[in-house]
Amino acid sequence: MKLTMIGTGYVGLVSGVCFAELGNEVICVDAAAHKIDMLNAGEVPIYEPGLKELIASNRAKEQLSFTTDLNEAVGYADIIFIAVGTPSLPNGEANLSYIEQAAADIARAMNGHKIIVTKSTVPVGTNEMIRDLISRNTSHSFAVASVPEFLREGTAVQDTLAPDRVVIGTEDGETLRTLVELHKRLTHHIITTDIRSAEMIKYASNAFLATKISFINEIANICEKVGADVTRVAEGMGYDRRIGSAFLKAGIGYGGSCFPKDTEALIQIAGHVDYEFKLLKSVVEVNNDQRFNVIRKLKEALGPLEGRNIAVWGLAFKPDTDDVRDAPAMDIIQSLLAQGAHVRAYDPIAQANFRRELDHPSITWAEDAWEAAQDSEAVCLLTEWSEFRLVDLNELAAVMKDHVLIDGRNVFGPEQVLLSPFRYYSVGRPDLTHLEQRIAVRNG
Ligand SMILES: NC(=O)c1ccc[n+]([C@@H]2O[C@H](COP(=O)([O-])OP(=O)(O)OC[C@H]3O[C@@H](n4cnc5c(N)ncnc54)[C@H](O)[C@@H]3O)[C@@H](O)[C@H]2O)c1
Ligand SMILES: O=c1ccn([C@@H]2O[C@H](COP(=O)(O)OP(=O)(O)O[C@H]3O[C@H](CO)[C@@H](O)[C@H](O)[C@H]3O)[C@@H](O)[C@H]2O)c(=O)[nH]1
Repeated sequence: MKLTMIGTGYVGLVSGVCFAELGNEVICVDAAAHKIDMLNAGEVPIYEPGLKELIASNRAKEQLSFTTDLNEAVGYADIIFIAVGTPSLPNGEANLSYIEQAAADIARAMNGHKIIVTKSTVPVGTNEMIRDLISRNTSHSFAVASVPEFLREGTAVQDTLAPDRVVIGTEDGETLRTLVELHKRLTHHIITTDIRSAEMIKYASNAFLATKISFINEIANICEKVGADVTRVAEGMGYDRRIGSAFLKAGIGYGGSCFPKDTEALIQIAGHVDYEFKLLKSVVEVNNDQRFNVIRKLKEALGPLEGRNIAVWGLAFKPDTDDVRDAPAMDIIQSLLAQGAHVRAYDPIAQANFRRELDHPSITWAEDAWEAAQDSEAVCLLTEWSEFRLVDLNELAAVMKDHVLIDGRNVFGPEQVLLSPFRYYSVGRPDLTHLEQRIAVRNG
């Protein structure tokens, strides 16, 4: 099939490339000329494992091309996907201005019947708004559909080529048949529904996953006080198939471009119909506080942070991405700076993006994890990049001035910590800070 993807961000680029990989002919269009220039030069504007190779092979097969010319792109295809951003407005609602712009642009460029599919995460009712907006601006026939995207950054290619399910919301029978045909090679789990339910499935899924994370983080906070180990608790819970083991990793809370904005947006969607989503409000509140446990633990270990050298390992909101949108590291580093600490920051991939968002004379940007740790009094591990797991803690201690390790992602095990000189703080696990407890753990 001939497809157009509007927006070449994390969703549009990955989806467009994967549809090309399946044998479709795809044009990706973006308003940002620098992104299209990069793509046409064989470079990739985002870091996503496996993507660069797929782009190269599909461009070579002439299945995939990139343009800023929306007229050309819309004229070319029968199916137009909208994959532009829907960031938060200051009040938490989704900002639909990019969606409106894309819809208006599509309407003006239409040259015949089109299927217009929204992949962006949009509040319930948005596809109806898109339909109204387009019908006011074109005389051509068209149908709309909501096909929300569930990929995760860092595993976006595999999530797109082998999704758990595809949700197709449309009220038009012919459109449904075409979209099922397009997606049927990806999964047997194709859920067909009305548009409003499809829009809601996306928000409900993200809100539920966010709830799991805040839930386990609160269990972790209690574990710390009662001397239980949240990793064992999560394991024991996860074997119950009704609960499942996924998304029960305690840590410093969720970040990224989706959970924070989509939970806030769903609270607003509910509010607009006079419903107070109390549970989700608490999920957000718990999450907003969880990241500051890093600061509390640092202060417990070091006292006032003024003048201290603190290494921060990991700036991306999760490993295997360069995305720093709503990364917990942003709030944590700002708090460290506000308290007069010197920050030595390192991330293997996301450092340049982070630095563009937050730079400060008291931040030293390190070339590697060791340079960040050099002469520091504490290391705070905020993103579980695999290279951090390989660090020998005794070698790490040797380059540091003092030996505090705040492990925000439970990367290190007691056996590594016990044989090191670190005062070690993790999330929801027994305190290994004091010697008596260390000996007790070591003895069994
Ligand atoms: N990032 C994810 O992991 C993810 C996963 C599932 C769903 N989503 C949802 O998908 C949508 C896109 O997210 P993203 O992370 O890919 O966003 P993004 O910010 O990375 O990319 C959006 C792109 O759209 C382009 N754009 C905006 N308006 C345009 C227009 N009128 N014409 C052409 N291009 C235009 C921008 O220049 C940008 O390159 C959002 O609604 C998001 O909530 C994101
Ligand atoms: O057990 C867990 C799992 C995740 N996280 C954190 O949760 C955030 C989000 O992680 P993840 O869901 O893996 O990444 P995203 O790329 O944000 O993907 C989410 O958001 C996307 C955008 O809507 C959806 O498409 C995906 O299905 C949904 O998983 C990150 O900060 C993780 O560190 C935890 O703290 N504990």
